[in-house]
Amino acid sequence: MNHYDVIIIGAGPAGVAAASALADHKRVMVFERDLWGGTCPNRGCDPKKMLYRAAELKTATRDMQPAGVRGELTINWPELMAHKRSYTSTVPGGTLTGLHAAGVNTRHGELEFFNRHTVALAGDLFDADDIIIATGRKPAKPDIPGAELLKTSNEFLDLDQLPQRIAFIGAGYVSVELANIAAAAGADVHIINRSETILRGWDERATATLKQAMTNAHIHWHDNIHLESVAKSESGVWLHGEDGFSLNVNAAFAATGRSADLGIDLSPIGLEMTAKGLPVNEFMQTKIPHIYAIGDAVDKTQPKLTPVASFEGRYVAKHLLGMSEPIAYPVIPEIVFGTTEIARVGVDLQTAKADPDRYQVLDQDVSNWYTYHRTLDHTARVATIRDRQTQLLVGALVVGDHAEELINQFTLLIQQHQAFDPQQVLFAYPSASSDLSYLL
Ligand SMILES: Cc1cc2nc3c(=O)[nH]c(=O)nc-3n(C[C@H](O)[C@H](O)[C@H](O)COP(=O)(O)OP(=O)(O)OC[C@H]3O[C@@H](n4cnc5c(N)ncnc54)[C@H](O)[C@@H]3O)c2cc1C
Ligand SMILES: NC(=O)c1ccc[n+]([C@@H]2O[C@H](COP(=O)([O-])OP(=O)(O)OC[C@H]3O[C@@H](n4cnc5c(N)ncnc54)[C@H](O)[C@@H]3O)[C@@H](O)[C@H]2O)c1
Repeated sequence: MNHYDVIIIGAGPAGVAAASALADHKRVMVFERDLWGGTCPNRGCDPKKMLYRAAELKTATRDMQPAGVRGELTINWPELMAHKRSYTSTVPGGTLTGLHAAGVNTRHGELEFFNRHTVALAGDLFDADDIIIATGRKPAKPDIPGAELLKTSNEFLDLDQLPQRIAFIGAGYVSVELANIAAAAGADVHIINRSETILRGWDERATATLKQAMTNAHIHWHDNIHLESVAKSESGVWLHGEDGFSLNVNAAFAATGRSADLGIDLSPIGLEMTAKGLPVNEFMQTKIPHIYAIGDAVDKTQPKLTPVASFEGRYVAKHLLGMSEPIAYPVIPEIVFGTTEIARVGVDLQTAKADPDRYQVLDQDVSNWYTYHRTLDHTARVATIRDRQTQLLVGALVVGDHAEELINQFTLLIQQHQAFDPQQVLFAYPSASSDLSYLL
């Protein structure tokens, strides 16, 4: 029997953050069954945004045509993929080296629970005082005949060649981000959406702007389509839906959400998952107090994002080292890297508009402002929300170029409860941040 203070299952952003924060104080063992580093740097945020860079240039080039920019920008997929791999190929090794340098022990492979303190891997037993489950989520496929023929974001982000005609099933984050990349790189892209809504829960005007931008980029929408089956075709797959819908594509990708199914039998320890993951209390403990869950594997209301996963990893480390306060999340910014960017943080715009006594909303079409006139971005819009009583910023929504820069500025102001005094701060000019005094 090998004894550790803490066993961590899963080496994604959540597990690695916990391991790094514990390494100096506890004897830690991390188990990973696939790629060290987890989804975000291997098959999620980071590779996606490397491919997105080429798509951004394509959109910018198209936008600037009225300003005399000519010529069709073309993307060589194998070379773009090689660029992506020049980063992702370093991730598993780099993560492992980092863990070892910090003094963390690691094992690779499929483990099983032996009892509430012990896991088994390849015939060896490992026990610990505390266990942290940080197993993330994996792509889910719709429950229809032929679903095994569908690929997922994992395969898309590592395609050697870009198929000519592609379908994405679903209209959430993965679909809108990957469809944009595929269309920019020259594929004929179709989105099969079971409603007319995209990115459910986001501001409808913002998602309508994004949807239009995608249509302008020649992405085809098939709204209100209930897919019934997938079948092999000579050149790829047939997608069949209700009311005689059928579409033949070279490859179809399920982007219908992610499943937190651990792939580990939890019955030996008496834990159960909901459809959204493992329930935890305000200390990230499961119903077995020495077994914690963090990151995407948790059933929670917070968005399942990398900074949230890492925050929870650091929190649990502090809790194990003696801190007794419950977890208190900072405000969580979200961003969609689509054909135009949309980002939000804090109080939701719809909530704010419904409560004018409490919130003051400044919702501006900024597409004719210098910053966006310069780049001919017709989608640009910024809404900020202040608390009427304190006059402090409590929420924001940004559409268009520079959304990632502005949303982080707004996040800082909200988190630090800071009043913004344009008389006292100078921003480099011209820049999106130098518009801040007119946005608040
Ligand atoms: C296409 C895509 C794009 C995304 N883009 C963004 C973005 O732009 N910004 C953002 O913030 N978030 C983004 N995300 C979400 C982000 O990737 C996740 O929120 C984040 O990776 C969660 O971290 P985690 O550590 O909880 O889980 P993961 O990163 O999924 O890591 C879990 C690890 O546990 C391992 N594991 C699972 N089961 C076992 C087991 N039984 N034994 C051992 N190991 C196991 C897995 O192999 C994996 O390595 C994206 C996700 C996807 C799919
Ligand atoms: N920029 C980012 O931060 C980013 C990017 C990508 C992924 N992510 C993370 O990954 C998660 C998963 O993204 P996602 O796009 O796979 O999920 P999602 O929940 O965002 O969207 C799923 C989509 O699939 C549809 N759908 C679900 N089941 C279906 C079915 N059976 N048939 C047809 N359509 C169906 C839904 O209506 C929805 O449109 C996100 O929630 C987020 O946590 C974040």
